[in-house]
Amino acid sequence: MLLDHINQPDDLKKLSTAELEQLAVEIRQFLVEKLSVSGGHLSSNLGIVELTIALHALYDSPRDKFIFDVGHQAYVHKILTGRKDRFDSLRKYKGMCGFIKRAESEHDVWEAGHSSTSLSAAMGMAMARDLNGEDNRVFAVIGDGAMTGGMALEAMNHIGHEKKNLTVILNDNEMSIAPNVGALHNYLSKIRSDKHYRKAKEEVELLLKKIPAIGGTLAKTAEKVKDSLKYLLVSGVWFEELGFNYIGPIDGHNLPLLLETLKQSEKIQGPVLIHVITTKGKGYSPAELDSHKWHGASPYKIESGQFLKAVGNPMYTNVFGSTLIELAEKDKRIVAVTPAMPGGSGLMDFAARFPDRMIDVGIAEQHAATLCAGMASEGIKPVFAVYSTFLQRAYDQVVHDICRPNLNVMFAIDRAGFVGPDGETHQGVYDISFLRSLPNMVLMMPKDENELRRMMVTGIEYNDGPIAVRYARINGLGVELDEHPEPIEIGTWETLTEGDTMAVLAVGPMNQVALEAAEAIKKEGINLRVINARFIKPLDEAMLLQLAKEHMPIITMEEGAEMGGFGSSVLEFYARQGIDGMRIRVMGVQDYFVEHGSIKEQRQEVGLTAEHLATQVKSLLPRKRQHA
Ligand SMILES: Cc1ncc(C[n+]2csc(CCOP(=O)(O)OP(=O)(O)O)c2C)c(N)n1
Ligand SMILES: CC(=O)[C@@H](O)[C@H](O)COP(=O)(O)O
Ligand SMILES: [Mg+2]
Repeated sequence: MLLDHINQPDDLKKLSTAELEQLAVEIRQFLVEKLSVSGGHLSSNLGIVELTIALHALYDSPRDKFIFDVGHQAYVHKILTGRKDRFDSLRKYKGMCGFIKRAESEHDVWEAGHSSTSLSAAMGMAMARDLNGEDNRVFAVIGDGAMTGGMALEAMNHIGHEKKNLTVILNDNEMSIAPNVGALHNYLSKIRSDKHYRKAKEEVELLLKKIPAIGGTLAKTAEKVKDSLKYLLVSGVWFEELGFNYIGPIDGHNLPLLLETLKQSEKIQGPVLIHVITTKGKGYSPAELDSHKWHGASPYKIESGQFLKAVGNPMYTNVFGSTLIELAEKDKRIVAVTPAMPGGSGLMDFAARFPDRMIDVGIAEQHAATLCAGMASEGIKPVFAVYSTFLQRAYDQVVHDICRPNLNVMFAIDRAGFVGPDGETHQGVYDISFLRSLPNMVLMMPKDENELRRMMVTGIEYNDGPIAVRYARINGLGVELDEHPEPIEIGTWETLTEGDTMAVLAVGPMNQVALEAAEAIKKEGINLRVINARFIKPLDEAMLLQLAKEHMPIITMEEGAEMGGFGSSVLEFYARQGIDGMRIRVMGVQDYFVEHGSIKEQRQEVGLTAEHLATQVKSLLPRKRQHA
């Protein structure tokens, strides 16, 4: 196998084009086999095999910079840069990261996980190169989905203006995670699909060349004719108008053509955009047939394409989706908005039931947030369905367009807490900190999936401004679901066990952990009062004052950053009240980025476990009792 002899990119330079094509076959086979065991972002990587080989065969990484947007499609890059032997640990605890990771390799020059950052990074590296007097090449590989992200368009605007030498390779497979959406997508489809459109380009350019060079006003008219004809017929003109030299569309699986096109592009001064057409899932028919399902693949049987365990969204996501349908049947104000995650956010059934009330804006969280604000200002009840980590992209819009004007936007924040294999770029552990400090914001988290339903009713009925319910990327407890869930009074917590030794204020799934600990240490005569702190904001101040009155030691538990989190708000409350002498411990995620692994391993690593809680409890006991 040729792949056995590929340990560094230079090994590619010894291969003929035919051998490179054979290598592509072997890499596809490798990916399908390895990911059948590990799972991972299969379809995106199958679509970018030839492109990644071409880049490493022609250029000198890491001197020449390859920047992969999102980075979920960089497995081929990892195979070619000496990491093929690490794929058994892909996305595993302390194993190889599923995204680009600088600490893993000198060839990983730009880390991501969130989309649409590659063009800005590429421009930064190109400007640095010129300032440093270097002459290396810079390539940004960006998908058609990521190209719909606002940052990408901001960067295009700048790149096209500065005219720096860099190459953008638009990997167009018509898919985001779900089918791509938007006007840019439609434009790319037109370029991609209209044979006449593309054939005309050669004829137009031939014709334009035949117009004799003439002087005077006729020359100016001829130029205008050339430009308007070009505008009408030449593909990629939008990119050209933005200052790019557009090349394409070309077949992104045709290795000789890719090599030739890249070589030709080297002669062009200024920014180049090469538009390659690929198939997401290429080479593995189940993934080609349904690249949405195979975007984030679970382990599977290669022959049948059957996943080894039932796939689908976590239970909380499904309960969110089904409950929203119930509520929308009765409340016509309800509209769901998703930034390119209809599947992951559990909105596919909602979209089927209410096609006009499920809005996928593409990878555009900032636009999604202010779109919701605009709708809410006119009496709609928008439900912004967004992963915690991706909500970070829209922070100013949440502050400036929603909270300040106090608009009735409901946030359904999925993947709140640890997310497992996606790791540090995707952990949903900062939204408590960045939302609770916002005036007018109400923030809640359910202890189980039935309480999620109650919180959704609460959120829809609440009309006094923004309200957010956050829920985890886990399956719930399998509790019975109320057929007619009742709303919850804003700012009220729930006492789950009547202990008198110490109180544990637990957020969301931490209630289950606290109950486990309470059960375990009861036999030692320690009675924990487990309180479901289901409103992160506003706090249940009456409950906090009562605990102070009882001189009850308190431990707070949240699967979120300790810095500025729920526990901090409890400390602040007592300080603001001038109540001293409270004995309080905060348990959350310490001040560092928690890497990939399972959610269980991530909780273990930061100490969000029943065992560690029990230890914390004992450390807070009065000394005489600590050794009893
Ligand atoms: C800011 C942000 N929003 C959403 C996502 C989730 N996400 C990951 S990959 C992806 C689709 C990317 O599509 P594309 O760029 O076309 O890459 P492909 O998988 O098709 O190769 C999305 C929406 C993300 N990573 N970052
Ligand atoms: C790469 C990316 O950002 C998405 O594919 C993300 O991994 C989806 O996460 P879930 O698997 O939790 O839907
Ligand atoms: Mg795509």
